[in-house]
Amino acid sequence: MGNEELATAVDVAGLTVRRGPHTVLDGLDLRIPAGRVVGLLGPSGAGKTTLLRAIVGVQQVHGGRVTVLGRPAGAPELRRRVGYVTQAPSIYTDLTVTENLRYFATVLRAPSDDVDRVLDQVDLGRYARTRAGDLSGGERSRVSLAAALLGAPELLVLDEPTVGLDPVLRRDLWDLFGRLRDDGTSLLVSSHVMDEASRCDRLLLMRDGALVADATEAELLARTGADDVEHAFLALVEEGVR
Ligand SMILES: Nc1ncnc2c1ncn2[C@@H]1O[C@H](COP(=O)(O)OP(=O)(O)OP(=O)(O)O)[C@@H](O)[C@H]1O
Repeated sequence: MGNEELATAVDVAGLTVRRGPHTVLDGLDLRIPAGRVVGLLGPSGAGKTTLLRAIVGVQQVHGGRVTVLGRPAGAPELRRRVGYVTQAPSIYTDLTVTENLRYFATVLRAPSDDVDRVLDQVDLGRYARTRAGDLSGGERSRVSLAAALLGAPELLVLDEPTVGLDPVLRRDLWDLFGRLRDDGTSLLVSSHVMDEASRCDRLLLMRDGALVADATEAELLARTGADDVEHAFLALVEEGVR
């Protein structure tokens, strides 16, 4: 799938981020095409969350530029155009699922009938009146995802959305990401599970705060001669240290 002809959702140039004593990202450059599911893959500690935080504008940065949908990351007008789901579900456990979503819809000034639409999208309709605190971890993350879908943002930034989900729910979620992409949404999805690569249109492989590859799965496999992305990643890392 070509990259060049697509509009740009996110442009990162020379991004440097320090967290505590560590320089987590050191002059990172990358471009995320619009209208695609882009997987941000890399081992724990690679800097995925830090990059996502910089893209949604909640990370203090020490150098470089992050442009999102043509605006500087964090610009107030991006609040409704970008949906972000953190690793830990950020919902009110003492409210029902519907109450949570109504609250977030009000904050985002999303239409009130959006609550039913997003509940349906994440297949949580039957839990509409359940207190969020009584849901399983996977169900809570889907409520967080539903909240991010309110107002139909143009870009969805999802930090490890499939962690802790059973294989059926993981498949359903990836199917949903595909449908959102088909409707024109841009998605950036992080994961440390390399086998999720096959569900992405493009892959950004990260290690130690640097980009190891920016390619499609097919390009990666062809370039390295590996059978799967995990082995392709290892081959690229070894190539880099040689
Ligand atoms: N609040 C913080 N203060 C200092 N260092 C931090 C902080 N948060 C993260 N780091 C460091 O930044 C580096 C990158 O962390 P980050 O969370 O971005 O990685 P990640 O790829 O998202 O990992 P994971 O998959 O485990 O979430 C790690 O070395 C981590 O120890």
